[in-house]
Amino acid sequence: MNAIEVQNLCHRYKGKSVYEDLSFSVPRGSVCGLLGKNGQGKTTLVNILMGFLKPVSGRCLVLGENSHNLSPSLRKRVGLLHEGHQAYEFMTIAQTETFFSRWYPDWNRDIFYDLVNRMGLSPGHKIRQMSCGQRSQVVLGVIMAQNPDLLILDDYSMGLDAGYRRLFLDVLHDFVAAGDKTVFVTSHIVQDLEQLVDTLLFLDQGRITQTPLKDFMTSFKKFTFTAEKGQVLQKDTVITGLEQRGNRITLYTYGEMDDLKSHLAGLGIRPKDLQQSPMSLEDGFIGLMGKY
Ligand SMILES: Nc1ncnc2c1ncn2[C@@H]1O[C@H](COP(=O)(O)OP(=O)(O)OP(=O)(O)O)[C@@H](O)[C@H]1O
Repeated sequence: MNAIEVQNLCHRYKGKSVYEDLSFSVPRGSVCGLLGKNGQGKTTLVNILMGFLKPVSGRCLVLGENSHNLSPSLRKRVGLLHEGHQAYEFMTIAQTETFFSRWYPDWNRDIFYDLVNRMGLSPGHKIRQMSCGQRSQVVLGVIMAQNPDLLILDDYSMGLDAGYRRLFLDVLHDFVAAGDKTVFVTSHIVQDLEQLVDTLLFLDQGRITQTPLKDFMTSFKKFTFTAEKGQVLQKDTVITGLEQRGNRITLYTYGEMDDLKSHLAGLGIRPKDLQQSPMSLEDGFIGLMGKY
């Protein structure tokens, strides 16, 4: 069964299209990363999935229920971290835990305090008197303590330092390993997703491409070489992405080395020191989507 199923989704803001015909599914038990440049519609999609926004047309099922009519009992099974997450500023850490624990049948107090105690703040500390990253840690504690079946994280990284992000990745890893849990995550820190997701969704100009992470990281490739002075390359059917700094070229392609060599020869390019280089997910993201 799919945790999320989106069919022929169309959404516009005041006539301006975000997507016209989006379809994809997220199987239960998978960790799916939604990647897209700023303004491509990631948060809009999360808002539609949670029923906060009604799409122009199309069908979205979340844990089997229609997204714009989710029952309260189903909502309890979905942990949502919204972009720019909010905490009740007037509460203390302990009050936050007590308040939220009442709403969720599977609430796990230990998970909350395990994440929050790392800050070294007392339970009586007010949210108002915390830094942005510390508030994020409290909010993540609240979400993980819900022990949801489906976790939707819209840019969880806000304000978190590298150490806490790593820690949170460990927590997410254990969360998924423990059972039939699904994670749907967006992040601007693309390299984090490389350690976490098994499936990628690339959202670009209203179109979505779905691929297993492993397949993407092996089939998409990064090459580097030095071009002759004054030569300028362009993207084409073989060259999916390109970065050029002076004569130094970084090129992305689904082709093999031999395909690329003959393609470059056909373009009259004589590459010096052509080699395949290790590609991170962030490289691949830029290679596929471009910078701007
Ligand atoms: N309430 C709104 N009214 C009108 N346009 C909107 C509204 N919310 C978002 N948009 C537009 O819809 C598009 C998608 O926005 P959205 O916030 O979903 O993108 P995103 O992929 O989450 O971006 P980011 O990575 O910057 O967070 C953008 O062009 C944005 O300007």
